[in-house]
Formats: sequence, C-alpha cells, structure tokens
Amino acid sequence: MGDIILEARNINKYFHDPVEVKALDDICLSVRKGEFATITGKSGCGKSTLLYILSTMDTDYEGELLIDGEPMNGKSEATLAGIRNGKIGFVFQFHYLLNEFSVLQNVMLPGLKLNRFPPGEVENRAMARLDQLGIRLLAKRKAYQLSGGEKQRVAIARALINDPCIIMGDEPTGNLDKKNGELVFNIFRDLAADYLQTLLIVTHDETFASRTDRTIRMEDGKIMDGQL
Ligand SMILES: Nc1ncnc2c1ncn2[C@@H]1O[C@H](COP(=O)(O)OP(=O)(O)OP(=O)(O)O)[C@@H](O)[C@H]1O
Repeated sequence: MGDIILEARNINKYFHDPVEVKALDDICLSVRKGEFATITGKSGCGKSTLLYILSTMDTDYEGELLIDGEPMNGKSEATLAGIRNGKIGFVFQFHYLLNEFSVLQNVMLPGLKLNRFPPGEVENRAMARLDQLGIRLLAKRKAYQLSGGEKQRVAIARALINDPCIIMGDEPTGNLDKKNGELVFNIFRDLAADYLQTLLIVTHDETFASRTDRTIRMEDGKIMDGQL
C-alpha cells in the first residue's frame, strides 16, 4: 500500500436554498500516491460537490479533510489558496486560461505565484511541460488562438507546473470531441504510468473510468463502490 495523499473522513454537505438538500452523506475516501482514480455516477449524485470540497475550494461542510497528511480544517482562505497552488493541480471542463496571455505565460502563472523558483527557472519548467505534452510550438500563441484540445493540454501543463501531489479534474474531457478526449485521457494515463502522478478525475464517461486504476461510484450523495 502506498502513502495516502488525500483522505476525507465522514464528509456531510448540505445546501439550504431553496430547500434543504443533503448533497453528500458521510463520505469516507482515501486516495493513494500514484493512483489514477475516477469518480462516476448519475447527474446530481454529488460528484462536483465532493471534488470542490476535496480540492479545498469549498470549506462549508462537516467532516475532516487531510491532504498530504495535513489537516485542512480550520485554515484561513489565504492559507488554503497557498496549499492549493502548491499541492493541487486542477483541470476543469472549461479551461479558464487567460485569453490575452500567451500559452507560456498561462502555464508560468501558478509557478510565479508560488515563488518557489526564480522566474527563469519557472520558464524552463513551463517549457519542459509544454514539450512533454507536445505543444512546445504553441508557447508564444495567445490562448484564444488555440483549439479546444490544445487549450485543455495547456490547462494540464499549467496544472503540473508546481509538481502537485494530486491532479483533480472535473469532467476534463467533457467539452472535447472523441479524438481530443482520447488524447487528454492518454496524457493522464501517461502521467500516472511514467511520472507516478496521482489523479482524481470526475467523469460520466464509463469507458474512460473503466481504463483507470479505480472507479469510485456515487449515488445520492454516497459512495457505493470503489473505496480502498
Ligand atoms: N449551489 C447549490 N445550491 C443548491 N443545491 C445545489 C447546489 N449545487 C449543487 N446542488 C445540488 O446538490 C446535488 C449534487 O450536485 P452536484 O453538482 O455535485 O452533482 P454532480 O454529480 O456533479 O452532477 P453533474 O454530473 O450533473 O455535474 C444535486 O441535487 C444538486 O441539485
């Protein structure tokens, strides 16, 4: 058994508006270092709600969350923002790149913010990531000049820039055609296989999920299958 990178203990989440909904019901989940895990389940079962809690973006819940062995409960938003930037890479369904910035600038940004390496080194690391993802030649293009598949690869390079201990994705292939979806899936698979990158991806694509190490199935705010 490898080290546990992420651990959620007895997570409950309620929404109150317009009526009370229990969106997450006593979720317990651990993710091991180097695992490629997917979360699946029908629309409305609580996948995104869970991912936003696990990524520390939503702090309004009951229960405990540990990332890399460190408890996240009770930390200020500023502290959490720093932890997110250094430890979690996030890939969304929509890329959220800064359109008027170049590909290289977009990828460098979280690295400059973290301030762990001097700017020259952040640039070298960003170029290495672009190389790895086969988009080095796009470095000087503006984000708005890219195709959907290219944008998603830039978003992955950006998520990797600070060597996160986990990459989380919310339907990262959801907005792509079959060919580009496959390409992005293969990038995730190679990251897990060749770089032992830990990945936790929400998807409703069963084929995608079946090709990963573990499928966590949710129903009605509960995990039905796929716990360690
Ligand atoms: N901001 C909110 N206010 C009230 N209810 C919400 C809110 N966000 C989500 N919900 C409810 O919580 C439940 C879980 O929603 P969630 O978005 O996590 O589902 P999901 O599995 O990600 O669905 P999908 O696959 O359609 O994205 C649903 O019943 C949803 O209607």
